[in-house]
Amino acid sequence: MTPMDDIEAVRPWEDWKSSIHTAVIFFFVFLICLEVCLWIRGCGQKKSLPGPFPWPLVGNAMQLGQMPHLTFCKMAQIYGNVFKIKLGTHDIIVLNGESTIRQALVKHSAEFAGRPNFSSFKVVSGGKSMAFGAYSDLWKTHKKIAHSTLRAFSTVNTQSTKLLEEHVAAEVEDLIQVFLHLSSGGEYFNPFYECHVAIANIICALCFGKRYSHDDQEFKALLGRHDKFGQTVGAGSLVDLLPWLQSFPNPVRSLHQSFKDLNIEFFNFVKDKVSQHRKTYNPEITRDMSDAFIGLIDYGEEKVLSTEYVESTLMDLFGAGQDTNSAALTWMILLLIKYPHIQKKLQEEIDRVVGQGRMPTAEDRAKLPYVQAFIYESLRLSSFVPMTIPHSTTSDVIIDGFYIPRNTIVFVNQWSVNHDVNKWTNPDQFQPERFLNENGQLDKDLIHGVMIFSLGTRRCIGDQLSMLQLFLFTCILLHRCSFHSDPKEELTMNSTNGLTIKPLPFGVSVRARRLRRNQEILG
Ligand code: HEM
Repeated sequence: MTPMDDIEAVRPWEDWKSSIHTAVIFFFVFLICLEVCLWIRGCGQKKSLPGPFPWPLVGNAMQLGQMPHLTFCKMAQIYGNVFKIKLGTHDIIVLNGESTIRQALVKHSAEFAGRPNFSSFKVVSGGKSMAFGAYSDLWKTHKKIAHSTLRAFSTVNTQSTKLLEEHVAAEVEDLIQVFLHLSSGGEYFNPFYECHVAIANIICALCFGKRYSHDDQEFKALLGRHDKFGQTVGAGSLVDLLPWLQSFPNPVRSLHQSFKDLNIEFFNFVKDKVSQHRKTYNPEITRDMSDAFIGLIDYGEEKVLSTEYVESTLMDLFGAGQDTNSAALTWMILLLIKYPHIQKKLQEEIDRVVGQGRMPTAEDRAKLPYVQAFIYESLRLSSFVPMTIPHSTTSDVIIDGFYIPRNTIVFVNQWSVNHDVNKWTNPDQFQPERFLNENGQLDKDLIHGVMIFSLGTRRCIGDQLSMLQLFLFTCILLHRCSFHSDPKEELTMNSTNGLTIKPLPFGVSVRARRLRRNQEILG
C-alpha cells in the first residue's frame, strides 16, 4: 500500500467523524432552542410557574449544589415561594415559606399527600412502605395502625410514658458510661456513633424487645450503612430523576447499588426478628410492637393489610426512628460545646428544679422551660430534616394562584421556614431565649412555628416520642455530665447532606459532674 492509499483510507473516517460532530452540536443547539422556546412560552402564560432556565437532559441538576435546601432559599428570593425546576425530564415544584407550605400541606392536605413514583421508593420495606408509599385508602389504614401502635408503646398515657422513660433512662446511663470511658485521660471522640447506637436501641427495643451493646460491631455496621439511605431518598437526590446515570459507572449509580443492598440487609434483619416473634406469639401477652402488629395484621378481624405489612411497618419505624433522633442528639451535643455558657445555664435550671436526689423525669418538662427552649432552638437552627420526603400531587391543585397538575413532584423546604428573616430575629444565631416570654415561660405560639416534623396528612408520626426522648436525653446527660470541646478544633455548623443532615465529625470530651459538700454541683 502506498502512503496515498493510507490517506484515502483515513479520509472517510475523518469525514464521518466531522459529520457526527456537526450533528451532535446541531442536536444540542436544537435542544437548547426548544427549551428556550418552551421556557419563553411558559413565561408568557398567565400565572405560569417561574423558575430557572432548565438545561437539556439535566434540567437544573447542576445548579442544586451540595445543599439543595440552601439553593432553593436563594432561588425563592428570585422567583418567589413557589417555583418550578426541572431535574432530568421531571418538572418539580418547590414550596418555601410557612404560609405557602401550610396552604399546600394543611389546606390542600389530600392533594399534596402523594409520593412520587420513584424506583428507589419501591425498594423500601419490601415495596410496602407506608412512609414512601402512594396515598390511597389502604395507605390511610396502614398509617392509622402504625401511628396508634407507636403511641400505645410511647406517649398515649402516663403508664406507657413511664415505661418508655425507664427504658430511655437505662439507655442514657449506658451511654454515659461509654462517653466517660471514651473520654478517659482527657481524650476527645466523635459522639455520633455512640448516640446512634443509644437511639437505635430505644426504637429497637420498642419494635423487637431487644437492645445491642455499644461493642456490637455488626449492629454498628448495620447502622453505619444507613447514611446511604437518606442520601438516596432525600429531595435533590438524582438517583431517580436521571435514570440514564444508571447505565455507566459513576457515584450516583454506586449510591443506588448501596441503597438497594442496605434495604435488603435491613429488611432481612427485620424479617428475622418477626419470624422469631411469630414462632413464640401468645395473644395474651404483647411483648413489643412486633407482637402488636402480628395481633392486628395477622390475627385482626379486618383483613385490610396482608401479613407482609407486619415486617414493612416495623422496618419503617425502625428506620425512621434511629436516623432522625441520632442526628438531633449529635447536633445538640455540638451546640452544648459550642456554647458553654448555655450549657451552664441549662445545668443550673436542671439542678434547681430536679436537684441531686433523683433523676429528671417527663413530669419535669413544664418546670424546665429553658431546657425545652434549648431543644426547639437546636431543631430550628440545625433544621436537620431540611426538606421533607418528596411529595407528589394526587389531583390538579392551585397554590398561591399557580396551577399545579396531578402527579407533579413536590419538594417542601422546611429549612426556609426555620431560617426566614421575616419570622425570626437573627435566624442564623443560636438563641434559646427567643422561645421564652417575659416571664421566662415557653412561648407556645413560637415553638409551633418551628417546622421539622412536616405538616398535614404526611406529618411524621414519631413527633411526640422524639420530643420526649430528646428531653430525657438532654436532662439526664446534663444532670450527670458536662461536655467539653477540643480547644484546638474550630466548631462549625457545616453538615453532611441527605434526608437528615448531620454535623461533620467533631471531638467532645465528657466529664462526670461532682457534688460539692453543700450539694452544689461543680461542672
Ligand atoms: C426528631 C426526630 C424526627 C424528625 C425531625 C422527623 C421528621 C420527619 C419528616 C420531615 C417526615 C416527612 C414528612 C413529609 O414527607 O411531609 C417524617 C416522616 C415520617 N416519620 Fe419522622 N421524624 C422524626 C422521628 C421519627 C420517629 C422516632 C419515628 C418512628 C418511630 C418516625 C416515623 C416517621 C414515619 C413513619 C414517617 C412517614 C409519614 C408519612 O409518610 O405519612 N419519625 N418524619
